[in-house]
Amino acid sequence: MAQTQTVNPYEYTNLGNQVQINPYVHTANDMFYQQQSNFPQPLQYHLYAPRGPERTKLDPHQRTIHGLFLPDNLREELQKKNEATLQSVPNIALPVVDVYHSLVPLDMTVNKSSSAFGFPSSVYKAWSNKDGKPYVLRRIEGFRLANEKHIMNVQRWKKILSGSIVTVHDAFTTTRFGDSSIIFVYDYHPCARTLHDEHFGGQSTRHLSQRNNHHQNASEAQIWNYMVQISTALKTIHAAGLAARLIDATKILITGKGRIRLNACSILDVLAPDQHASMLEYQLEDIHSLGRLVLSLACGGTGVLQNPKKGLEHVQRQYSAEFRAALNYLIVVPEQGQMKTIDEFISQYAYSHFAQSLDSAQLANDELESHLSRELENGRLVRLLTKINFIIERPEYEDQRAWSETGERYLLKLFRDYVFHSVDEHGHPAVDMAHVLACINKLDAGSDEKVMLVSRDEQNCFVASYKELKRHVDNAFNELCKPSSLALRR
Ligand SMILES: Nc1ncnc2c1ncn2[C@@H]1O[C@H](COP(=O)(O)OP(=O)(O)OP(=O)(O)O)[C@@H](O)[C@H]1O
Repeated sequence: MAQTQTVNPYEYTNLGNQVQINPYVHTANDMFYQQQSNFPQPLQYHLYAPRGPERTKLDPHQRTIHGLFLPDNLREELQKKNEATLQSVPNIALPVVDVYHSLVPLDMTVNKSSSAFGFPSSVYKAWSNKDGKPYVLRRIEGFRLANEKHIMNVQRWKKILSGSIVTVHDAFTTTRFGDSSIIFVYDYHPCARTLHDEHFGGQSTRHLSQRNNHHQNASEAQIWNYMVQISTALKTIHAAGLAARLIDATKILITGKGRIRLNACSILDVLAPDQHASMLEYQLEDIHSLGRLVLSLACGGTGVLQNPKKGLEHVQRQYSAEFRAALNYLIVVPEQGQMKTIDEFISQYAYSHFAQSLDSAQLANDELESHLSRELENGRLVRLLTKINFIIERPEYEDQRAWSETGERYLLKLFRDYVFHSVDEHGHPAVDMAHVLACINKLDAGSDEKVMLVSRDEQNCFVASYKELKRHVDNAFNELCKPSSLALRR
């Protein structure tokens, strides 16, 4: 049997005369076709050392290295999301459907439940070859579309944009799975968990993206936060003349800390349109479904819906009067001729919690913006370093072998040595991030401060200001970017 050679991409130049692999070569297809053959290497979360004991009472001019980058937990969360987005499953026989390929099942349930839609359903992550982005496909298995008109109901959903709703993109029928299925296409939210898995637990290991079995009962503040977001979603949906028709803990996604979104919208409008009820009745049913969800969350499971009276007694004992009044409004069926609306619920019962939610969203936004502005600084430095690396030690430019070693480019090479290859008085490498950042920032700002650059053989010494060095970088980079004079001559 042929042996598979394991190659470390970082050592590919050491392969001598054997297979030459260049992992950095990109083909035009890479954007659309992720590699299916093997799992990606797990990301090395430890690459940045974790925060050590905090040094308190730093002087105003002192900063720790961690202060220059994203906080560890945010970085790790974003990396996990990237990893989940790129995750693929090798040797899995799933078809290409319409423009979607590289399907990865997100729902690993063996016995598929039909309770939500009346048909078993499966959920896949897939890549679109139209725009190269990941999407979620929800396949309703064994469904035959009786009337083409019904699938048009999705068009109205496509126009709905809300932070509390998973955006609907498309719906189409397919026989690519060997049966007649209908596919609904949604935004993909990496590492999303359902509200059911988070708070009712028990089955969370079913899903690829959810490896822990931890779940916890929701607190009153958390339930208010959910109520605010779901009523915001319902307000948008009802204002568009539609109804959610499915407010269920398994169909609400948690996509970030305290952030939830209504999932699987539009499906029942295609599968079961106009079931002898008016839109107003469906909208009223949305309000009652929200009430049932709140009751289940307050009592820690959907079992309470078998005996709501007992559940309400529990709420009476454990929850505030304000909470009980809101739940009462949602759950109690109005008398004949009376109507309830989500707007009325918001203005009469949830108003103060909307203000609170808005405030905490603003605070979270401020925090993210400050992290973003810090990363912007880092992005600026990376761009400058990239430019420098395009220039220094370039083996050849326009037939000139020594281009990068002569003139002002030579100074840039010495500057690179000064920034990265300094040694201390014992000859040990000076690995000092603060020195690197200070130098690159001064270069970017073009400061008048001067720096002494010494040749590697220590025979020559140059003094240049950061301002001059910055000009050298710009000149050399512009030279690289100009249309090739060789090409013009040919
Ligand atoms: N839009 C989405 N983005 C990211 N992940 C999603 C999305 N929709 C669903 N998922 C993932 O797929 C999993 C399965 O979703 P599904 O709606 O089938 O939930 P379920 O709990 O399995 O419900 P059911 O019991 O009806 O099958 C979810 O737990 C979630 O991790």
